[in-house]
Amino acid sequence: MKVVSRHSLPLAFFLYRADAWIVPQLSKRIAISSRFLTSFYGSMSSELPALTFVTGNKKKLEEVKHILSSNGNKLPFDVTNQKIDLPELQGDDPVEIAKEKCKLAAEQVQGPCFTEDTSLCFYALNGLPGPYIKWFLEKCGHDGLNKMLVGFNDNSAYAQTVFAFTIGPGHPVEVFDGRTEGKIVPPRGSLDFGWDPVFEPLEGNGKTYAEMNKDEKKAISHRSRSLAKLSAYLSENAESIAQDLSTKKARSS
Ligand SMILES: O=P(O)(O)OP(=O)(O)OP(=O)(O)OC[C@H]1O[C@@H](n2cnc3c(O)ncnc32)[C@H](O)[C@@H]1O
Ligand SMILES: [Mg+2]
Repeated sequence: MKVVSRHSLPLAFFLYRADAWIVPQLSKRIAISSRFLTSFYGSMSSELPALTFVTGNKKKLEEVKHILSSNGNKLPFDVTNQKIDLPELQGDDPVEIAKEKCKLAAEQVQGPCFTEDTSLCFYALNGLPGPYIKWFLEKCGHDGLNKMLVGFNDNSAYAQTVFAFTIGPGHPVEVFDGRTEGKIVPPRGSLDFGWDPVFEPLEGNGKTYAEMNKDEKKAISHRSRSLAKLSAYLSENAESIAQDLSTKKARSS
């Protein structure tokens, strides 16, 4: 015997109506979203808005390209590069320095851009050289960096990169901090990039950055960690950023 519950008829009617309502609503949403993406991203496959990475340092650029070329780090925008030696700002707050650097870069490129500022901070020296590392390295070299810690029992340090992003001059700047803990050691490995030979990360199995290959450094580096946060921000906010850029473009034309 077939049992038909007293709810079956209303339920069937509800499902029929729901189907009639939900399907058109869903297709309407899909149409809106694809119209949105097409209008802001052009043909989806090309014409993504381009962001400019501004740096005067070719080794940084190499690492950023390498990090962005790996699968998990794809950005929803094209990235171009401009080699501009921005003035080295002073101050002991890496976040403020990174923000100011990005504002200066935006003035130069007159468009959406990102920059990064990198510090090497010694715990025994309350964070110095920090953002001044470029000058300490240039004037004192790898041995000098080690000698600065003679007399202290503590050679621990951290490497820090702060990426900063803005959609253009006069717009807010977002910052993203990435750090790697380690210690300062006598130089070992390739002399290719800055203070890499004297920084031995805690997660590096006893190698200095300079003794690692590109992938080993990428897996634990201050730069990768900061860039991962920038990538996540850009992915989460892709639609609104594209919309702001489009509005800005329309206003200026
Ligand atoms: O144009 P920008 O991007 O400012 O490039 P820069 O070389 O001036 O870079 P910073 O102002 O951030 O100064 C950081 C210093 O630390 C060095 N450096 C940056 N990242 C490094 C890394 O991952 N390993 C070793 N040295 C690094 C770099 O060569 C500089 O001497
Ligand atoms: Mg600099």
